[in-house]
Amino acid sequence: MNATLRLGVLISGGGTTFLNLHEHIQSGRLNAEIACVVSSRRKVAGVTRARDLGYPTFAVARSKYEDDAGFSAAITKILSDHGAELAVLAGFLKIYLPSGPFAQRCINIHPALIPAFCGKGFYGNRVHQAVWERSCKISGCTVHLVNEHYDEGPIIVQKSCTIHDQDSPEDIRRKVFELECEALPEAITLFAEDRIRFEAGRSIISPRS
Ligand SMILES: Nc1nc2c(c(=O)[nH]1)N[C@@H](CN(C=O)c1ccc(C(=O)N[C@@H](CCC(=O)O)C(=O)O)cc1)CN2
Ligand SMILES: NCC(=O)N[C@@H]1O[C@H](COP(=O)([O-])[O-])[C@@H](O)[C@H]1O
Repeated sequence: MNATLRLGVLISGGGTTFLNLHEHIQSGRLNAEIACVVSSRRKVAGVTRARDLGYPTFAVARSKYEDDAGFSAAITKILSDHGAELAVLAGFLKIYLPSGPFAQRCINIHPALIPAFCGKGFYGNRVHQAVWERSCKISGCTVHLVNEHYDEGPIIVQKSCTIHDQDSPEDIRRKVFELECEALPEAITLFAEDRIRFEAGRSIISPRS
């Protein structure tokens, strides 16, 4: 049995993905605990939800720092001070540069099938709107390791869904979010069970022993 993995969860908005992790942990479907929550915005529903649930919750504004490095260092300190072992970007909308213990232990969930519809400007409903405008027949979500660029780290888990011609961007969002709710706990479990390593920019996943 692996020890419970301590997560540092980074958010910027409603915290729906954070809540999904909380629910997975509470129901025993995910062997992890939330060590702290860090938000890039102070007045968002995610902060209220995290505080109401009793998690140590912090707001760190990008505007208070000169560059991404300073901003990221402030976040890394909070994560380290709370004993986080894996940083999880869960709807986090700023560049975070993982360093120290988080250099290869920071993941992001993106609501599209990377390398499509990703990078700067692609976040939240903008992604689903763009997928709809191209009349894509499939979409999905991607969990990847975080490197210094938006959405470019090695892919860890992807899940896809069919899009029907009558689906609206909101329908796509709903379908993709359902996939996200499974994909992120799955990826976290790979870290918790020590079944993932990174080599030459690729992820290598070993089967459950
Ligand atoms: N170093 C990394 N940082 C972040 C990554 C990453 O892969 N490497 N992923 C993003 C999450 N992301 C999508 O998954 C994403 C988030 C936001 C943006 C974006 O264009 N942001 C806007 C600012 C929006 C705002 O503050 O309201 C911008 O940069 O102008 C793109 C992709 C998290 N960080
Ligand atoms: N590019 C990153 C991105 O678009 N992330 C999206 O934000 C959602 C959570 O937002 P919320 O915390 O506002 O509910 C995540 O589930 C993901 O789809």
